Amino acid sequence: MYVKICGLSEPEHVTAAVEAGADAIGFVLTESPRRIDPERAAALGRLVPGHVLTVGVFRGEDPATVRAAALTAGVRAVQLHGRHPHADFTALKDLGRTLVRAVDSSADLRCGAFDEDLLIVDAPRPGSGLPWDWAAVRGRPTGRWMLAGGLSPANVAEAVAAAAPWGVDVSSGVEVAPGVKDSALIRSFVAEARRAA
Ligand SMILES: O=C(O)c1ccccc1N[C@@H]1O[C@H](COP(=O)(O)O)[C@@H](O)[C@H]1O
Repeated sequence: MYVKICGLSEPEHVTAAVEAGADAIGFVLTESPRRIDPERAAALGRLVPGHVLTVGVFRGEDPATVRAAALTAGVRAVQLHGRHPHADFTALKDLGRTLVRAVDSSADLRCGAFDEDLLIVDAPRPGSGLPWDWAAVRGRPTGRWMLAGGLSPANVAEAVAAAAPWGVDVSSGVEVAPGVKDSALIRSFVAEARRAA
């Protein structure tokens, strides 16, 4: 089970996620309580070993803005949330980063349909922390796809059993307040996700 921990902003939480065995770490570079600037993401990214994917998270920005922020942040992947057109992914292909398309369950759920490398199927309101009907997507996405939206250490096993994803992605569920991560919750989430696989 591939595990991504998103919305990190403090060195201790980056280190906790890496040491817990997360496969990917997300830095939110768009409007959010978890937003950090690309320079801070670059500093945090220097704490991350090469086998862990660093992901810059965007929503609605144009490709030129995404490109500039991703280069400053030094992230190895770019995650576009919401209904970005196929052309946005095409425009970012030459960046040489892993492209991640994050959508709700009403979108095209074929990983690769927009030339992306990874797909995330999220709740209708990304970053809200609200669980949704995970079972409704079971069998619909194809390829390498992660389930997101309202996951936590307490429910990730149930979510994995319901939707049978390739990976899981969490933000709010490892926080003690909006935007405030907790190292123990991060460790617990990674352990529970791995146990569920
Ligand atoms: O985390 C945010 O604040 C955020 C803001 C804008 C776009 C995406 C965002 N996060 C993504 O939301 C899901 C996790 O949601 P949850 O908080 O665990 O319910 C994940 O894909 C994050 O990358």
